[in-house]
Amino acid sequence: MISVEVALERVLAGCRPSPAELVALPSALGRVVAEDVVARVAHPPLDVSAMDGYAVRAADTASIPAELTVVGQSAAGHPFTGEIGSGQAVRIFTGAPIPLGTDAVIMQEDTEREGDRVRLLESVSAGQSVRPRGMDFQPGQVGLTAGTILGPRQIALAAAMNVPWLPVRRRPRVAILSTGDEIAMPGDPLAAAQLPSCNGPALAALVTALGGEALQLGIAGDSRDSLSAMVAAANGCDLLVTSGGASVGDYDMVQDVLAEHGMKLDFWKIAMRPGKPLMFGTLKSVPVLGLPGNPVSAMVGAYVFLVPLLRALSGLVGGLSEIPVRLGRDVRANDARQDYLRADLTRDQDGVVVATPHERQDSAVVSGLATATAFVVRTPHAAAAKAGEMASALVLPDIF
Ligand SMILES: Nc1nc2c(c(=O)[nH]1)N[C@H]1C(S)=C(S)[C@@H](COP(=O)(O)OP(=O)(O)OC[C@H]3O[C@@H](n4cnc5c(N)ncnc54)[C@H](O)[C@@H]3O)O[C@H]1N2
Ligand code: MOO
Repeated sequence: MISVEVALERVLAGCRPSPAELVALPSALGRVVAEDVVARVAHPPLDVSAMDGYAVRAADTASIPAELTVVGQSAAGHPFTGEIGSGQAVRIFTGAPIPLGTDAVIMQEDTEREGDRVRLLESVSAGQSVRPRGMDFQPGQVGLTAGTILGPRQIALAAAMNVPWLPVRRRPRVAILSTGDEIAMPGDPLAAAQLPSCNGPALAALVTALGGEALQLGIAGDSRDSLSAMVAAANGCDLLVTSGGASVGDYDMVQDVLAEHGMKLDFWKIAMRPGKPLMFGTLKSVPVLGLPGNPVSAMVGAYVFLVPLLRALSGLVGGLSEIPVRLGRDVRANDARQDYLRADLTRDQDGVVVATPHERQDSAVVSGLATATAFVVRTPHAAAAKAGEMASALVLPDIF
């Protein structure tokens, strides 16, 4: 059995980011920038006012109170077209271009207006309340770098740069295959020994949350023909994820059938719990992640391997973040497998994050999986630890 660390290295070794595609800004949310994006305009486009007030020559305000003649107005989108001389001012509004001849703006509250005269109660220095052209960015300047995840704030910047289409990584297309005669689609009529598939929907949701396009191929029965037909349907995907049929039982034939289709096996079985019978291979250059059937094992395998794999396909590096935590209960000495204990995160009085592992860690307990907010990670052969001691935990976000 290989370690989680080595397994992860091997899973990511051959992974290349998906090709780039252009998407319109409204569709860019959550996508990953594929190449640096440069500004097409300056921001602001001209020297503009940061205040409602009067555009003046700072030199005219050296001794106050001073009185100037208002010779016109500059509003946002409607600049003053003349040039002003000494002793003159222009009524100006926020965002309006600074008139030629002026170099500062005095805010309205520091003035008194009477007809075409304005009395200045404060002096201003050159450049005061003026936003110079290109203060934010200049044309040609890189605004968004490759690898940036596009949220509302980054979309604001793209729009300000006058870039309506963005080069982003194509969404990784992930085919998901559940297996097992006992598994049915949720909502389908259930025969006596059947149970609904939770792995397919959960994996599809995780893929979607990570910006991928999930295709549930369905549920293959425990026969070579059924599995083989469904594996064939995966053609065209960027990644194939299977769940179940990964162990050593008579009906665990996923690996064999994939091999018949030409999959080159990289590894099978990892020193981790849950998730030991996890498999990884490559089918016609498409990575194949074979997760165990137990729902918790499948999801732990997905958080540990599928998350970084999908991120890599999107041009991102790394997986879930691991944080130091204080243990909320005693834990036993560990054996040779790296343990992932479902746990609840809270904070103690000092603000330190506390992770309390659930009492029940059976890999078929889905209810605890749903409420857990972290996996406490216990490295192989870790010594027993008492409540209050420090440990490490993977934080489980649901929306990325
Ligand atoms: N002799 C051994 N037996 C087992 C070993 C072992 O090393 N030697 N490993 C155990 C471990 S660890 C795990 S994990 C499981 C993994 O088994 P499989 O990947 O072959 O999974 P299945 O047998 O198909 O199913 C296991 C369990 O999970 C349920 N299941 C499967 N798919 C789904 C689904 N889509 N949604 C909900 N539940 C699902 C299935 O009904 C079984 O109860 O093997 C151990 N055995
Ligand atoms: O590793 Mo299996 O994943 O115990 O449940």
